[in-house]
Amino acid sequence: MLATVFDTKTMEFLSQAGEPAVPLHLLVVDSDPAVRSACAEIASSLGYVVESTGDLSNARSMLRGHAADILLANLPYNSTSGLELISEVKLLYPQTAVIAMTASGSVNAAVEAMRCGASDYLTKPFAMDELSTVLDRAASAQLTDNATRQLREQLRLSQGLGAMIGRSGEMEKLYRILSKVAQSSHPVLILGESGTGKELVARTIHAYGLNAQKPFLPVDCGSIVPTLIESELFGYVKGAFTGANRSKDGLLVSAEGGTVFLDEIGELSLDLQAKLLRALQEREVRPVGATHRVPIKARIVAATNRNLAEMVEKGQFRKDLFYRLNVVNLKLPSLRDRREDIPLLAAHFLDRISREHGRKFTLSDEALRTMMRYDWPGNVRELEHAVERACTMSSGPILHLGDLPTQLQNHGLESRRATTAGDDANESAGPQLMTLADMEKQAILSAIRTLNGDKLQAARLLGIGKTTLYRKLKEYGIADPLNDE
Ligand SMILES: Nc1ncnc2c1ncn2[C@@H]1O[C@H](COP(=O)(O)OP(=O)(O)OP(=O)(O)O)[C@@H](O)[C@H]1O
Repeated sequence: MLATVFDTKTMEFLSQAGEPAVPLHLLVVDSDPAVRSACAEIASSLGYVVESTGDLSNARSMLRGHAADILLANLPYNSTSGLELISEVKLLYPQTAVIAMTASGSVNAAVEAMRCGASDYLTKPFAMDELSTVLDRAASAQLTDNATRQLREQLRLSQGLGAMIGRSGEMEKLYRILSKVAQSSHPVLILGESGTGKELVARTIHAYGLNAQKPFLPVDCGSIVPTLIESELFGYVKGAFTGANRSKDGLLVSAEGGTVFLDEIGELSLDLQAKLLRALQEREVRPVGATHRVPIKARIVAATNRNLAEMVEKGQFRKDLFYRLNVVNLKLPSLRDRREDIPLLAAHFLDRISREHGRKFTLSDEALRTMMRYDWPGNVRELEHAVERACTMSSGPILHLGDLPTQLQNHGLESRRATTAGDDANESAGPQLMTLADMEKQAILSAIRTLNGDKLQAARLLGIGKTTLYRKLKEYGIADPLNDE
């Protein structure tokens, strides 16, 4: 039934936005029973859930009971009561779309109605298809607004961009550049330490790009022998070398406008660098053993954890290729430079592992504290492995310091010793006891602060429901967790 009410575009938009196809509620307010029932009948036949009334105070209480998606309100001649209703509705229920019905010739009333917040108007008498057109227009706008609101809310609640997790300032900056870069076809150079997520960024650029439905083809230049890389990238013809029983397209050709991801580009030999440069300049390749050239459309995204500029200085990397690849460069922050993302990433990996194991895991305060202080030389990959190991080692749902990899345990034990030494020094001031309630309050405050005020994430991190978190905040009298002493 909806398909008859909404155009295909709206329906597509809705299904993309994941909006359930629910009928919209329409309230018709007109003192003329004939107009009321005609409008109600037409709108019902179009798939709306319709209520109607001739009385304004009745209309108000109906709106209080269930705010309508669309209000079709008559503007009585010589009375401002209709306009007052419109203003009131727009104030109390801003999401309700208002259509005003005016008597023939009263252009001023229509203008006034629009000024009060009506989005459209109908001049009486109107034909059935006029009513259907304005309702359709209001419904489309209404559903688009709902979907946009929903998407905005999803983005607000999301933990990052696509599969990338992190809400730190560094990551937000990266997302902004990344979403712009994705829309172009220039080469991109991704720089960052090992495990910072370079391949994930490359995949995200591809996924948000114009050719997302085309292939994403990764090549690890660091682990494949040069002769193999050449035939992988450029392809070969039958008989080019022993075992080449048939011709094969290289990745730069078979990407067909998709993305070829050159990982560890710093490891590419000088000879191959020259060949890649020519391919990028001329947008064509010569397969191994061939005399002809083949056009390419692939986008190149390259990554390295080496200092390419320094390699250029030392003559280890071609300057011209460096400039060609470096049109846009994305420098990924190391994990120790965005520590505030650690709880979010840990929660994300815990979530995944809990789902895979069918058991729920949570980090103990001490384990999380240690993770926050540790320097993570292997960055996100090391964190992911640490969480995986802890889940395997743990005997219960709570992951303790002892479940973490040795280097983290050592780090944690050092911090513990430092704290104990500090406590010993304070011993003369008498033992400092903390009640369980105090500890719980501190854990809640620290989770919310670590996550920059994101209570939903904090609840997940603490392993409690959102409602429980709100109840506890109330119990402890914490109105503003970011500023509570
Ligand atoms: N921001 C992130 N959010 C979620 N997972 C991430 C993030 N960054 C990295 N990862 C995960 O960490 C692991 C390592 O990421 P990736 O392989 O992309 O790093 P890399 O920088 O390409 O590493 P290397 O230089 O060693 O090839 C992957 O499992 C990836 O999914």
